[in-house]
Amino acid sequence: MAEHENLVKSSQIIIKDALDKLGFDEGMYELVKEPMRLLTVRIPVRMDDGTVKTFTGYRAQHNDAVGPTKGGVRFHPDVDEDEVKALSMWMTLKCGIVDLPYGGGKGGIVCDPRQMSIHEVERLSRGYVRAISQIVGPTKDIPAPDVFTNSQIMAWMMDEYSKMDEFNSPGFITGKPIVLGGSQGRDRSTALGVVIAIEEAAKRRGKTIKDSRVVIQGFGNAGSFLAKFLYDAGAKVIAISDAHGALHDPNGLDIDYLLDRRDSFGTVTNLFEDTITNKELFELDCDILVPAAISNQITEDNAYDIKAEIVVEAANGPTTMEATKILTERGILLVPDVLASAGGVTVSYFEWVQNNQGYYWTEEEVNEKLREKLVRAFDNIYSLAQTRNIDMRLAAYIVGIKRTAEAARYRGWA
Ligand SMILES: NC(=O)C1=CN([C@@H]2O[C@H](COP(=O)(O)OP(=O)(O)OC[C@H]3O[C@@H](n4cnc5c(N)ncnc54)[C@H](O)[C@@H]3O)[C@@H](O)[C@H]2O)C=CC1
Ligand SMILES: O=C(O)CCC(=O)C(=O)O
Repeated sequence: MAEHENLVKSSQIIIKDALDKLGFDEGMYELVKEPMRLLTVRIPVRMDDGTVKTFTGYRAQHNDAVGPTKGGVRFHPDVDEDEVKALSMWMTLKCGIVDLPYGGGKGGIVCDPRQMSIHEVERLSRGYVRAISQIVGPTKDIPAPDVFTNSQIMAWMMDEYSKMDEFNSPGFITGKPIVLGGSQGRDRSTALGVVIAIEEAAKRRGKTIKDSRVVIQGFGNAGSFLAKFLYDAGAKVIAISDAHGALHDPNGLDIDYLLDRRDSFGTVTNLFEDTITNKELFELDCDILVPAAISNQITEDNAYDIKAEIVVEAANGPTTMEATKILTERGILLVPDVLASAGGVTVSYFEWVQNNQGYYWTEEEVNEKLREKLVRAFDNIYSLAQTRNIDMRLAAYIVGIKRTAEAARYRGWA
């Protein structure tokens, strides 16, 4: 099986189950089982040494029955067509769960920005926007940051689009720097959403964040802000990791120190000799485990070794379908990605609303609105899982796909 084929296949199985439970027919499943549009582009980039290198990029638009599509752009060597397709399907579910007027989209470029100069990354970012320009735009499909992309890259992409559009178009993309129309709180929003999901999950298990032992895989945008929030709330963050390895201290790591030392790609463990592997990280004795890096990390091979009582997915697709079953049977409360990581797109929506109205909110207003949406979404999904005796992922898919399916039916698409 191609590296990410399982992500699409398992999502299709759960979407089918969710549609059956909602009473939709086979025609609806045929409509939503794949993205409606997938564009593959080849982007020639002049490298600093004068040669031209051609990169492959994708933009998938899952379904725009509800409204324009929305979702991040990932720069990573492992990006492939299946990964982008699955990620766009999950964006539809996230937007449905937190009730945003969007369908799901996602993009990616096969590249390793850690090996490129900043000028090469800028030329690649601008080239990508030119290549996908016909299918994106503030009322069509709105990109945002994801793995190894950040506010600077969003700024270059916005600038390139604005030049082509001949207007200043801040609503083309979200996750921008504040001075270019970015929203207060967007940089921390994915992590804050995960904190809210952890608080709600802990409450259901009679626990609190304070004094909990937490393990986090990934120390980038999602993982590092999350570690900081939890550390400040009195949790013991006993392990964190990046692509090179993991740091573990059963007495709790000094997160402020690690934040000072990490680089812009969320790498810090390379500065230490005493490390463990990402595989060992998942088996550590802890109360709360948060995968916040890449997909396919909790599988049949390690699901029985997980000691945490609560697993909250900040990353997209970190747990396979088989592992979801094992964790649920073992009584572990698993909060799925499409709910736990919806804070980022929620504040991206707030950013787009602020861009459209040209009036900007304070960080307190943004965070309050974010909390309201996520607590409501958690309550809905948790209650559905309890009343129907199903796992949280299936419950989240039922809530997430319902609005797109209803909108598609009204439009006469299925
Ligand atoms: N940035 C956002 O707003 C959102 C991000 N997410 C998801 O959260 C996850 C992390 O994204 P960001 O923090 O934004 O990315 P980032 O690029 O800021 O950080 C990625 C982190 O993952 C680590 N990593 C990369 N490859 C790895 C590997 N093979 N093994 C272990 N660690 C590895 C990196 O070292 C880094 O610490 C992704 O799954 C992303 O899709 C989900 C919702 C929104
Ligand atoms: O902020 C956004 O629009 C999208 C965030 C994203 O890509 C994700 O939730 O996976």
